[in-house]
Amino acid sequence: MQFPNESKQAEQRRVDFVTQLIEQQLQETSADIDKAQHERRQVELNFGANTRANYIETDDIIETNATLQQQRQLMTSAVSNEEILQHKEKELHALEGSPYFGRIDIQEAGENDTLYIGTASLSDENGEFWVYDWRAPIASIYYNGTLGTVKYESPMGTQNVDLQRKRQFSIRQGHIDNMFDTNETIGDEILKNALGQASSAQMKNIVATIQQSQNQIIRDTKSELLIVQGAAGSGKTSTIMQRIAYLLYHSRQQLNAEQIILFSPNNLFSNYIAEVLPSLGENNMRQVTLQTFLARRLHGLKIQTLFERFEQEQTTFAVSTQQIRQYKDSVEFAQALQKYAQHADLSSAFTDLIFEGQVFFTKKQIQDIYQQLPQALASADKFLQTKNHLIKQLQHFLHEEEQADWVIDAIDNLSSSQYQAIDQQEHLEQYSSQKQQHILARYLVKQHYLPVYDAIYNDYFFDVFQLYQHFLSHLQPAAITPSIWQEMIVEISANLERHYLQLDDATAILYLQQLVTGSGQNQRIKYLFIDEMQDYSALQLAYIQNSFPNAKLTLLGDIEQNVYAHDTLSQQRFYNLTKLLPHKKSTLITLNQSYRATAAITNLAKQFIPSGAKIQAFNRSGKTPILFSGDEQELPNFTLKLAQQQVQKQRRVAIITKTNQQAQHLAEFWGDHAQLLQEQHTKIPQGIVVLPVYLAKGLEFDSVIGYDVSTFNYHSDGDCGILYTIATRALHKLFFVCGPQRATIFNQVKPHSLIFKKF
Ligand SMILES: Nc1ncnc2c1ncn2[C@@H]1O[C@H](COP(=O)(O)OP(=O)(O)OP(=O)(O)O)[C@@H](O)[C@H]1O
Repeated sequence: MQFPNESKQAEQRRVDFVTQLIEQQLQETSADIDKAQHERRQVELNFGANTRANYIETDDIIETNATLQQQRQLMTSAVSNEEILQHKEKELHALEGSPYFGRIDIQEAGENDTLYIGTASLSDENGEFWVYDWRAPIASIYYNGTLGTVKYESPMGTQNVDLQRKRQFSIRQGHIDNMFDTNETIGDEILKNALGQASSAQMKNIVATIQQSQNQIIRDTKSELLIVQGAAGSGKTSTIMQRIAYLLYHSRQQLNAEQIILFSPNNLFSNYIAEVLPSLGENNMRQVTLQTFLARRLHGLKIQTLFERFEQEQTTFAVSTQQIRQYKDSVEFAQALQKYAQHADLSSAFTDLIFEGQVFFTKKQIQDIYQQLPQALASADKFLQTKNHLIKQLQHFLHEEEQADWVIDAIDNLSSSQYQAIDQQEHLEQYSSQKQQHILARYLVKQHYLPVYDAIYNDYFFDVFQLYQHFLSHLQPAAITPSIWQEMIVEISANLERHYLQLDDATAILYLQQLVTGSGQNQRIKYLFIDEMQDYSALQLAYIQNSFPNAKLTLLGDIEQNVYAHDTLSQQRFYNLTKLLPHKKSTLITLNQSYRATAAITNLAKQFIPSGAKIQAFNRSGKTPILFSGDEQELPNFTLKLAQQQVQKQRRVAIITKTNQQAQHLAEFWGDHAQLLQEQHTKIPQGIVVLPVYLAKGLEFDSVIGYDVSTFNYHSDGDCGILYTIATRALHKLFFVCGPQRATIFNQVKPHSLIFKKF
């Protein structure tokens, strides 16, 4: 038995051939796209001409409708043809230069086969496959299997094959840099090589070196709720990007990128990951931050951001505020809100509906409608029925209003352009003059009272803020004294007067509104991803999930990187969150292997957190981290000097502070020598950057300097998570700097895992 292409030369010849094939197909596809675009434009022109058809005769209308229908079908198929070609072009570009990264030689049912695995599949005009897509069922062998008998799932069920060889390639610009055979799942050598490289402005895909436990996450299509708890740098974000690409491939007919939404921690992060899917030949999913999601739904109000809250808590954080915050973050609070919403009596939250300064529907009228509805109805149904009653009453009123004097006057005074505008919609010529008069009256009345329709439609007769306060005033959280709780309620009113809402209240209000009115849900989204889940309160998770009721949910994060929590979030409390999520099939996957940093960095970082012992460092060598301490006055100058030394050897050096205020002060002080990294940045620039830790979440830099890690700055339990997050942003080198008094946590680290120096 002999498999072809044993030698590197033979493999290189194959790469050359495939490269040519890709170039040839790229040219053909580009020509096909031009042709398809031309065809689509022709259809568009015809479509435009046909819509200007004659509507006077009934026969013409029927004919016009039939033609329109036909044109619409032509248009849909032209657009879809163009989209298919564009997708193919993207895939070919993704293969360019590096057409594949793996090869498997298998024996299946007595037959030998050799398959090459790349980011997309490539076949020639004879149907021969030169590259298999990494997402094809058989490609899972490459990621999961060691030599010998292996299983893979295919549409026909579980298949058994004999894996006889696994070969890995590193191909750049059409040239094989490195290739070797391995028996491991994915050999260390190529992975070490990938991880040893310098940082990049944007996240890269990990398709060539996906690890077995990551593969399990990527290929999971069964779980409705998938929770990934992973150590810093364990590849959570990389894995979900691969998972999205996998899902798009797996359900190409039923799923498109528009039906997938990712909640990301901030805009800088959103930009950082924006290249991963295109590099795999796929369109990007939708991305949103919690902040934008809430703000879009609460027009006219300023919502506190996570960052603002964190900054405020650094300066003033009374015990009572802390207790309230902990309670509002808890599962109990979310459950109390859900329970309240189920049986809430909305009567007190109705308000007069005002039109042109006059009451159109009184609060009492609305209450009467509501109260006559059956008690047993669910809140949302009762609300909807109230709305329907109001619409009916409005329609009845409008009907009578058609006879009003002002309407007759208005018809008489219509300008010719107004008349034409109505005519275009209503095609008045076809009717008798009496009927025309009637249509005009109906039209004018409807136009005039359109704002009332809108007001009913948009629930302007219902004051959710009032309902929220009613809900709060009936709660008695055990850990909080009643007077403090009451003060908090009064403060919410004062905030509302100033058009301001705290983050917890904003979410609670929107969730309450959604539950009692049944509005604000998006049924189209099929997959929902939430990255950095530890930053979300129970209520926020429940609200987001309820906003996308048909979505399968993937939550990923790291309980230890709880930068925003003021206490240490217990594992148990965290998993309690899932009780709020009504998914039946849930799976929890834990990733303990950390890939990002050198072993020296990971081995130090893991000592900052209680559950650190479980984390496994990746075996990549590097220098022991150093903590420099010295004169406080000199700290900024020393830090800049250190960064400048580092930047000569490393591309990206980050100075990470605890707060934004600190980062801003330093950036001002250093002027052009360092760049303040802010949320609106689209890429991580090369050179020296300074940024607060919460903006550094999810990002990575060649060298990291944790700024001012003094006892003054880092003293509470929650600060350990912050230090852990800072340390794990580093790929190759890690430093801390502080004044004379370093934080006590550094006194507890193992000997030799951190070098202490004076500056
Ligand atoms: N299988 C892999 N092959 C190559 N590189 C990998 C692999 N898994 C992770 N990495 C690399 O490790 C680094 C960390 O990955 P990623 O950012 O996805 O981790 P994370 O768990 O989301 O981290 P964090 O929680 O710290 O933000 C990245 O540079 C990524 O490319």
